[in-house]
Order: sequence, then structure tokens, then C-alpha cells
Amino acid sequence: MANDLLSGQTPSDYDASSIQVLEDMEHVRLRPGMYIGGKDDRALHHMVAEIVDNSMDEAVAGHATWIEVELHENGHVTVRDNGRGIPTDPHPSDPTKSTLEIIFCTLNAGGKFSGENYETSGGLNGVGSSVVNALSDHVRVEVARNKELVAMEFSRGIPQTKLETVGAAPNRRGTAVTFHPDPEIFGSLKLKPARLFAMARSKAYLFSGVEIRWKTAIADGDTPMEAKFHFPGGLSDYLKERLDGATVYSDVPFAGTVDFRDKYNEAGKVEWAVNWTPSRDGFTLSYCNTVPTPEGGTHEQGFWTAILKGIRDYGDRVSNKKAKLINRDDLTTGGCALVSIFVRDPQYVGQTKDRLSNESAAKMVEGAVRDHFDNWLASDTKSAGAILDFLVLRAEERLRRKQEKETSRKTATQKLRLPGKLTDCSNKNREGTELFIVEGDSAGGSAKMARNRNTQALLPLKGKILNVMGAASNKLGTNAEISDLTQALGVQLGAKFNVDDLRYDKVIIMTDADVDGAHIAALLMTFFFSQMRPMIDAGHLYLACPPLFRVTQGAKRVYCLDEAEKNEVLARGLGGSGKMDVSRFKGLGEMDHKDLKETTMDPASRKLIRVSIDEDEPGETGDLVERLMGKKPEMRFQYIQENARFVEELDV
Ligand SMILES: Nc1ncnc2c1ncn2[C@@H]1O[C@H](COP(=O)(O)OP(=O)(O)OP(=O)(O)O)[C@@H](O)[C@H]1O
Ligand SMILES: [Mg+2]
Ligand SMILES: [Mg+2]
Repeated sequence: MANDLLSGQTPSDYDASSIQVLEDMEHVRLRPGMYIGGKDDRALHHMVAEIVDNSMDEAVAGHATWIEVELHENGHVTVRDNGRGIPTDPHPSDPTKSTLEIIFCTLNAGGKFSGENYETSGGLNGVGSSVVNALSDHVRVEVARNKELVAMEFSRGIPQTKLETVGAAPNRRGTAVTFHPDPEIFGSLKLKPARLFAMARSKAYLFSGVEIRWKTAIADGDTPMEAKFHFPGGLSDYLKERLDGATVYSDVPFAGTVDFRDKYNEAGKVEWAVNWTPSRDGFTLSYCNTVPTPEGGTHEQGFWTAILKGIRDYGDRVSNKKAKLINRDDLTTGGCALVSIFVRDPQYVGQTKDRLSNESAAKMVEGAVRDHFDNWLASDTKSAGAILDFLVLRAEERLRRKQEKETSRKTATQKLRLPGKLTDCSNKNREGTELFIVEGDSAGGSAKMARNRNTQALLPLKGKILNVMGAASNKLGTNAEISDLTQALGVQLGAKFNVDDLRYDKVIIMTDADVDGAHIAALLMTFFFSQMRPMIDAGHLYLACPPLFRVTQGAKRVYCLDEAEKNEVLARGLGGSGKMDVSRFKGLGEMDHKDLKETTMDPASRKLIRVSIDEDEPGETGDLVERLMGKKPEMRFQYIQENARFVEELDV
């Protein structure tokens, strides 16, 4: 393998540094996830972003004024800039090699460590170029520098040519990197014009000092074949474009830029734009040194803290007492923000630069934005008033919803004094709570001991009472057992059912693993289907999967969900000594609470089935439900098995 990769090199090249190169390149190819976050579509496009980021760094440092991104017919992509050109002189660490070769063939070779060549850069680790090189089956780098045009080619991280002079470049400088992502890594995935176009354009918004030129030879019907971007309006323009057509509370977004040098005597700056809209969900897009930080981080945090403090203070000043109620969620649910920071020494959580972690960024951004926000609110009182009113409304709505949920929960609990008695959980929020509908009282006993009292509630129902669930819906409301169930759930039946009222996150039917149990589960599912359909659609209804068998051998024991699993275990053995013993659970009540917890109730070890409805045959459902209401239990159950799609979900 090594010889193969080294072909084209003379034996004298095969020295320690070559081995280093092989190790680096092989490691990248072995573990692309560590360097570009995977081998998927996102990772593929990230390859182009790495090369564009290098040109952006050159532009932000003031050395390049344009960047060109070109997608070729054959799937290769070229990124060109008119920057200083990647250095080509011999590298001090290994004078037999050019700096360009070192940059493309070794990890952690970069000019951005010291802050001498670039003040604030997207590049950081000196891995970008070499990773793209390692994961491409063809790379050609051209550099115009010192009036000369030189070129070098690589494949899968290994040089294929020497650094060659290919012409004169009397009036040019800059770098052009052409590469083709390796199908051995990315399979049949292809670079998509639309994605590259969007990336190229967002870069132009993020740095108004650069012109981005776009070209594609591959058409996708929507993406322009050629375009030029230059946005002197920066983020403010970008936000307007993103919010195109939406109602906004301020005609002009609150936007600005602060140079950290002026304020903190430090390199870097922050730019932002924010507006609020009632007509769509809010978003926060953040960037560090023009590299997107999809998971946010300290810069986003500092930004929203400034806005929150600012709006509350403003409320105070205009004597709006309710401004105090506003919290960050109220701000961000309708708030649309772009935050772009440039710092000298960006730190990230994880390898892919998804979340910024510089502590100082939070403080610097907060301070910078805060001053401007106060001024802006004071100077544009019309917008300020509209935004404040909107945010107060959101806060009130949030509090009212919370209170309603609490009171409806209380009343439901208070009314339950009937045979099917609810054992509620202590957690009063819906999130993360579960109601187990259990069959009969015997199961209720061990389930009570097996449950997590914080999050798991129990409602025992008696089998015979369940038969009324097949009754006409006008009779349902008057049945005590049914009203127990609906009150426990906090909901009303039929057209009055509102899924938001539901008091539990998961409603879990837990019946014996036998024919009767299946029948009861079927009846319950039918009932929920006809009376509380949105609950199923929203994914709240589940079936517990109690085991049917327990196999023991000496001190070892294993639970089996069904016949097949049991046979498998018997064939395989438990690895213990002595005879294997099989017991079949006749009902949940037979299991002690430890077994029940472990196999069926504990989220850490149980298995659950989520119930959902397959709508492949629209129009037939009504008829089938009627058939279901018929006499034969076997037939009802079959319907459920055939028409309810069971989505297995192992929640860990
Ligand atoms: N288009 C370019 N123009 C000028 N110099 C470049 C260009 N592309 C790369 N370089 C030089 O090559 C070095 C290595 O680039 P590389 O992308 O490997 O690492 P980096 O940008 O320093 O850090 P990161 O791994 O975070 O991208 C850069 O630091 C820079 O000095
Ligand atoms: Mg880089
Ligand atoms: Mg490198």
C-alpha cells in the first residue's frame, strides 16, 4: 500500500517526513468524521467551505477583493482569489519541500497560529487544506506569486507532480484550488449547485469588503448559472432578504457593527441585525470569522443577553411593568437575528466549529450590542413600542398557557375518585411524563412499586368496562370509567379533543401479553382512534411490550418478548450451568415489581412501540372502524395489526 501511494516519488523522498504525510493522510481518510463531521452531504459541501474559508480569511485580512467559486461540468470545483497566494518557497521544517506542499499534505500546517499573518481568521488549526486534499481524488493548486504562475497536483493527499512553473504572471496574484471529492469516501454524492450558491452568497453578506463571483456548468433549474455578489449593506440586507414578505415590527432592522479595538482595545469586531415578526418562527444565524456556527455559542448568548436586558430596561423607562415578564424564549420565538463575530483566537466545542466557546465573546458582544440597542430604542420609539408590545404579549401568552395547564391538571386529579383510580406522578409538567393504562388491579400493585413516581402515572382499567368503548359516542361521555380516563388525560372527547390539553407526554397501554390483553389494547386503540385521533397523529400513544417468557439457568435469567425469541435463547443457551427453566407469564400481575420495571417500564431498559396510523387507504377507515365495533374480538385485533403501523422505538 505504502509503495503504491508513493509511486512517482524517488526513493530519496521516502524519509521520515513522507511517513508523517502518509500517516496524516491515511488518518483523515480513515476518520473523515473527525475532520469534516462525516461522509454525508453536509460533509461533502463542507469541503468547499474549507477552501472558500481560506480565501475569505485572505479577504478579511485585506489582501483579496474577490473570490470566485466555479462548479464544473465534471463535478470538480474551483475556488479562486486575488490574495497573496499560498507561499511556495521551501519550508523551513523540510527544505526539500515547498510550503504549499507542506500545507496540503500535513495536518496542522498553517499560517494562522501566530496572528501575524491574519488577525482574525476562520482558519485555525491548519488542517482545512490538507483534509480536503486527503479526501479528494484530484486536486490542482495554482498560485500566482512573484510574477510567476506555479502549479502542483495531488491525489488522495499524495503529490502527483512536483511544484512546477507553468507560466508567467506579470500582473496577477492569487490562489486557485481545483478539486474533486473522492467517490471512495463520498460514494455517489454530488456537489449541489444550490447549496454552493447559497454558501457563496452568504459569505458576501458576511464581509461587505469582498465580491463573490459564482459560476456553474451544472444546471438545476433554479440556481443561476452565473452571478456576482457584493453587499455593502451586509447583515442588514441579508436579514431583509431572509424576511422577505414577512410582517416585521421595525421597518429597518436593528443592526450595527462595533470594532472591538475601539471599545476593548482588542482585535476583532461584531456585526448584527435583528427584527421581530409575528408571522413566522424566529431564528438565530451566527458566524465566527465568517464560518457558520450552527449550534451558536457564546456570541449568540451575549447577543440575546444584551437584547433582553435592553428591552426590560426600556420597559422600565416607559413604565411598562410587564416588560419584566419577558424572558429569552419570548425574545427568540419571533426574533430573527444574524450575529457575526470576528475574533483573534476562536475556540470551539468539538472539531467541526459548530459552537463557539470563547468566554470573552459573550461579554464583548453583550457590551457592544447593549450600548447601541439602548440608543436605538430611544431614537426609534415607534419600532421600540411595537416590539415591546409584541414581546409582552408573548410573555403573557406563555404564562397563561402554563397556568392553564397547571389548573386543568389539578382539577382532573381532584375529580378522580372513581374505581379506575389514578396514581399520578409528582412532576406537574407534561414534558417527560407518562401515563400507563394498566389492565386490572393486580398489575396495578406491582406497577405502583415499579414506577418512577416523579414521571410515571398509573391508571388501572377493568377489562369488562372497556367494552363500552364500542358504544355510540354520545353514550361514552356518561360512562364513569371513560370519564376517569378522559379526566386523567385532561382532555375532552371527539371534536372537543385538543391535543394541547394532554397532561402526559406519553400515553402507554400496558396489558398482558396474551389474547385478552391484545383485545383490550385493541379496544383502547380503537377508542383513541375514534375519539382522540390527534393524540395518535402527534405520536403520544404507545404500547408497552411486557415479556412473555422468562428463561433461567442457575443465577442467570433472560426475558423474551415472544416465542421466537425464547426459542433462540433456548438454542443459544445462557452460558450458565444446569438445566434451563422456562416460565411463561400469564399476566403482568405475575411479575414482581423488579422484573416489571426492568423489562417494561424503566425507560433505560424497556422497549416501547409507538402507535401510528397508516393512511395508505384513505376513505376506508370509517368503514373499518365500524367493522371493528363488531362482535368478534379476533377480527378487531387483526384490524389494528393490519392498519396501525407500529413504529418501534427503543428509548434509551
Ligand atoms: N487562498 C489562500 N491564500 C493565501 N494563503 C492561503 C490560502 N489558503 C491557504 N492558505 C495558507 O495555508 C494555510 C493552511 O490552510 P488550512 O486551511 O490548511 O489551515 P488554516 O486555514 O490555517 O486552519 P483550518 O484548519 O482551521 O482551516 C493557511 O493558514 C494560510 O496561511
Ligand atoms: Mg482553512
Ligand atoms: Mg494543512
